[in-house]
Amino acid sequence: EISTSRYTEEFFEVCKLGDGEFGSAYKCVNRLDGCVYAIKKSKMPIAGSQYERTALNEVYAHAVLGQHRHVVRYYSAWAEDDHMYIQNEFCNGGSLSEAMKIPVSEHCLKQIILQIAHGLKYIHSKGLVHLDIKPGNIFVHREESTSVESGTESCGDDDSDMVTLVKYKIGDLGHVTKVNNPKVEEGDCRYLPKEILIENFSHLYKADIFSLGLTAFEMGGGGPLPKNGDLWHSIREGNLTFLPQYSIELNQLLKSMVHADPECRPSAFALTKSQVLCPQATK
Ligand SMILES: Cn1cc(CCO)c2c3c(c(-c4ccccc4Cl)cc21)C(=O)NC3=O
Repeated sequence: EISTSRYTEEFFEVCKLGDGEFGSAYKCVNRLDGCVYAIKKSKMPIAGSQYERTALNEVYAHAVLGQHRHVVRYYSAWAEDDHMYIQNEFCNGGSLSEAMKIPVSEHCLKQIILQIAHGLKYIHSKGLVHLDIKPGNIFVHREESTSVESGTESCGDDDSDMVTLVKYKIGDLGHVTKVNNPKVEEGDCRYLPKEILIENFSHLYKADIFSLGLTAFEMGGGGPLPKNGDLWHSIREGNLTFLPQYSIELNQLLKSMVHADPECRPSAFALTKSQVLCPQATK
């Protein structure tokens, strides 16, 4: 009988979302539940190759990580006609690499750092590290909600009753590895700290903090980031240009996140409690 394809049987392909070394991602509607998903289709990796390890890493990581509001949710993965498919939550706002074209406000930059720090705190709490945090792997999801649901006050007439909540989510778990016996597959060198490139894996959690720091610095207009050379080394010696459109305290926080000494960088947990990111009413 003609070989049936789960992809075409179960999904309607709306449009291509993008290409990468990872393969191609598509926006799809599931014919049964009517929901929209992002499905990545990639060539079946050669057995025993690094690509196979990366592909398996990704599915294992999603299985362990389950569900978190700041990690892109995984639904299913399967293999057919020499391709691998992974079905993930669709985030409707693009990735931060598209959002980078316009410099973000201080509030927005703090939200990105705070929300991704919550996602990293969750990943790190499972003894895992992401190792490829960068604008292209952070997806934006905007959802309308009535002010009642979101707990904000409304001024009565219903259409102003809607508020738009912006959520940032960590995606692409292809480089995730365990902290204790890591098989490090390096991510994008523009966002990696020096210690990883000299194969010092003693502070892997803090490598994600470094990458989040440079991601935020770039979103704040500090980029484009070098892949190598003198500027690459200068940044890793702790020289981050001051971003004048942001407060001194936010600039200092970014500097601490990309500190040359990983032990001087704040943990994901510390970031979620940072007075700079979520100023608590003074007690
Ligand atoms: C290129 N591209 C664009 C998007 C939509 C952003 O508004 C996208 C998504 C994903 C992925 C993705 C990344 C890595 C692995 C698997 C997937 Cl489905 C890629 C995506 C993903 O997992 N969820 C997405 O929304």
